[in-house]
Amino acid sequence: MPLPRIVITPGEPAGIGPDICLQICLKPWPCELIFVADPNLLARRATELNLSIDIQQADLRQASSAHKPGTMNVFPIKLAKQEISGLLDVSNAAYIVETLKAAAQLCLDNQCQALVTGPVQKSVINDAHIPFSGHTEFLADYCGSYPVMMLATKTLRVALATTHLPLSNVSAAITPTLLEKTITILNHDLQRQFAIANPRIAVCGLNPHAGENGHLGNEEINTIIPSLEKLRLNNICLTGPLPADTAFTQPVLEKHDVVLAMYHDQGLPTLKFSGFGDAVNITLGLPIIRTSVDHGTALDLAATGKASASSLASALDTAIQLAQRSTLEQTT
Ligand SMILES: NC(=O)c1ccc[n+]([C@@H]2O[C@H](COP(=O)([O-])OP(=O)(O)OC[C@H]3O[C@@H](n4cnc5c(N)ncnc54)[C@H](O)[C@@H]3O)[C@@H](O)[C@H]2O)c1
Ligand SMILES: N[C@H](C(=O)O)[C@H](O)COP(=O)(O)O
Repeated sequence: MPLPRIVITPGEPAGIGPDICLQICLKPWPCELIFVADPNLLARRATELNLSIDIQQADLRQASSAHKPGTMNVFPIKLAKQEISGLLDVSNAAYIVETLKAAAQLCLDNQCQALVTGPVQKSVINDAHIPFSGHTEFLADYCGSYPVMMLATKTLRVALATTHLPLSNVSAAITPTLLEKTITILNHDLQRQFAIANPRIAVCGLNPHAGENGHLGNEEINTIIPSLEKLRLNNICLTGPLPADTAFTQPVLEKHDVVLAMYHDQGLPTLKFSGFGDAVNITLGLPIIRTSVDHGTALDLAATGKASASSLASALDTAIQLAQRSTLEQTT
């Protein structure tokens, strides 16, 4: 099987993305790594961190070869303005978006087999008047598909019905169409990408105690229960709606492959409590493989040498596994 070629975007240039990308280049990997970034930024950060890395221009015409520790292959895109570690600069927002588009395109063109993203600061991109709610939504728009965000540790998977949405908009967003699309993609991609034959999906309610039979909210009775009943007719294995406060207890988790939360902060605090620093963010529903770190830009740690690259390493491990499974599927 050819070695996968994985494209990585370091994300916000003032954050820890460049630091953790440099760190993972020190290790061997069973894939080729291509970084879409400004090579001068990476060279400056390597100097600040006192890391010796040979930064070269990527050559995508050659067959892929295993990553050599201490090297970094870069698909170059120039920053608009030299970064200052730890300090956001709106002038570089368009650069961040350009790196994402170029990296996604390399995957769509089949030149790379998976995309791994470093952290971006959503606010600075919006401050530059570029609407951006997250990589998940951006990549779905770019690829013309519907995304499902799922984060995973070694022991827990949590998917989200709604992603980067103000809390006041969540109830209206939970519609039968949204639940049917989300659950169908979740079921399909857990089968296809994760080789789980019949995924067992625990679905949270929206309200306290899943609405307490309509006494604490009606979204369960009006929308969630009928949607789950309809989806069960397609042989999707669904439990719920479960009260979210006990959906993450051991007896429930051991009977399920994934928990579907209705909104970002219903699902992710538990996931990050269980494994912040080693978890992986995976976008389902895309025509490309995309994984990401579980943390943000940590501006306070940029260029200090204190940023941990463990989540990026987990995201890369997952991307390699998913790319290998996909290649195997295509060749058999
Ligand atoms: N994948 C992504 O692009 C992604 C993910 C989460 C948050 N964000 C964005 O990042 C920005 C900052 O978010 P935040 O402050 O809520 O979260 P954060 O993850 O940047 O920081 C939370 C805390 O964790 C620490 N931390 C984060 N990553 C670390 C690492 N690798 N090693 C050691 N310590 C680490 C930080 O120093 C901070 O104390 C926001 O704009 C947010 O939207 C982006
Ligand atoms: N919701 C993610 C988290 O909390 O880790 C994070 O904001 C990144 O999302 P994107 O991958 O869509 O940028």
